[in-house]
Amino acid sequence: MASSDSDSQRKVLHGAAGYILEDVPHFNDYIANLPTYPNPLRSNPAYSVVKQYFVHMDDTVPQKVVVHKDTPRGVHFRRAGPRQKVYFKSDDVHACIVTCGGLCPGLNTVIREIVCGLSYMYGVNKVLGIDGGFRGFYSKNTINLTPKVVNDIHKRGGTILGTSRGGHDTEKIVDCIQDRGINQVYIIGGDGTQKGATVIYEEIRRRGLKVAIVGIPKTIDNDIPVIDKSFGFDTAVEEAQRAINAAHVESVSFENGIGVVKLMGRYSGFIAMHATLASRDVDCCLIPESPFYLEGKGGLFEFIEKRLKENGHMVIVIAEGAGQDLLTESMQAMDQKDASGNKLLQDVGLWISHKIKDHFAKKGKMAINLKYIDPTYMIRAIPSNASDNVYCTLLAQSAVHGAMAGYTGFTSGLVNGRQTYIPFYRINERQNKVVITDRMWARLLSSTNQPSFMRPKDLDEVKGKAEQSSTQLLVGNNCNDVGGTQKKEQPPTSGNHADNGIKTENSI
Ligand SMILES: Nc1ncnc2c1ncn2[C@@H]1O[C@H](COP(=O)(O)OP(=O)(O)O)[C@@H](O)[C@H]1O
Ligand SMILES: O=P(O)(O)OC[C@H]1O[C@](O)(COP(=O)(O)O)[C@@H](O)[C@@H]1O
Ligand SMILES: [Mg+2]
Repeated sequence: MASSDSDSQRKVLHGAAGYILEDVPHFNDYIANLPTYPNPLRSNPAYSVVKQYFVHMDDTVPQKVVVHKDTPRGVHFRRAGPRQKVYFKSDDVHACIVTCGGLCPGLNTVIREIVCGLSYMYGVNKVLGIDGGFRGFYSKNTINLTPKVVNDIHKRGGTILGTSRGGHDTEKIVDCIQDRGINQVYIIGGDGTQKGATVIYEEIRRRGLKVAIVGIPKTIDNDIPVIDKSFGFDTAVEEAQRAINAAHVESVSFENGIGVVKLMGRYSGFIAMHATLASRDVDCCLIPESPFYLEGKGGLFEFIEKRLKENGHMVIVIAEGAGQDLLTESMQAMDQKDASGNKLLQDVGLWISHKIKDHFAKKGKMAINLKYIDPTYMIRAIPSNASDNVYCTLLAQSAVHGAMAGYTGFTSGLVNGRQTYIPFYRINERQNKVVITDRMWARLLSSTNQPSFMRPKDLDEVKGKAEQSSTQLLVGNNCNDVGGTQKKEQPPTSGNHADNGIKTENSI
């Protein structure tokens, strides 16, 4: 993102022993003399018995929990939860909810829990659903959301509100918010959506409106940084097991059987990595962060031949963004984008299946039986599992508490197992990627026993970047570069060897 108003409005507080709080904006930052009210939860029988129910104003959560004896305390985020005082009277709240981007298990649970949280905890009755993503603000009718309407929606996949890509028109969206008298906006979506939420927040602030803009991170790819993981991710990994099992059954039932499974992951291979680690039936996992090649010594074909000779069958899991550089080399480059500006990827699963078949069709090679399974939309269209449902509930309730307490311009997110409020700029600054020099990828390699498929020059490059980035991380830990000069993300270059995902933080 280009430098914006919020860059100069970052709230970074420094404390003793290198403590840093990357705080989120509050109405008080740009509106003077706002009245406050006692939190209605004080007299709620469910909460009044809870000891220390209200979050202390000094409670913060560290971004890094692994520390050394002499390292500074580092970056912290504001702990989420209810505050003693709120900035809205229940009757004055007019909230709305919008879902944007691709589907993800748990969207309906988040919608349900925002509506129920506002109603049951804060006595708020005016909640609107925006139909069909950002463009729904100015081009569609709204839906009245009550606890009754949303009662059992968590049992359904998708989003009852509908979603879309593109259509983000900041002026029109903020005009609509203003015209309708909406004062809390809950925006559920991925990296693109959170950027959209940021510009809405900036325009709201520019107009001096008392409107809370709250993001709830949604991404099946787990590509949002800072947070431990995104909701729906566990459900997706679980569902992917069914496709991997099917590929395994097919492959063991035929001589030299090969099962190829494509999983989602545009720039981040988390689903493929975790589905592989969970399954134990996968012989080879290919992700966008780890370059590979097909022909010659140490290449994929050599490994397939070896595995088939050893075991007589094999399963390959490939993330949709893996090997895109190879595809563009061998196919005519397509530079198409979706309505949000995301690059449209070519079907790597189909491509690799053809390549493997062509290779083994050559004279003197063994005959193979290859089955290609593409469950990508199946794994994101299902309802969330039990643990994701709990996670969605916490995210939604935290978002509601934050908005009621007058915070704005933040994303509700789990950091080291605690609910926090994260400033938008931290969410937007980079994509979360699998770090292939980290232990998790090493665990995967040792579980599948696959080679790293890296040419010596790729390996040197990756190692070099890892060393460089660990130095950068140390600088980041010392926090000399937070609060103003932290590097902005480069445009994604999927499959590019120079973009091996070395600089990320959360690896689940
Ligand atoms: N840089 C941006 N500024 C404003 N709006 C954006 C930006 N990037 C994406 N959006 C909007 O956010 C919405 C969702 O983005 P998209 O990339 O499709 O999905 P996701 O949020 O899941 O990553 C779309 O309506 C898109 O127009
Ligand atoms: O075909 P669609 O609906 O554009 O979705 C495909 C994309 O959506 C995703 O599932 C998730 O992307 P977002 O969360 O950024 O929307 C990607 O893995 C995939 O490339
Ligand atoms: Mg996205």
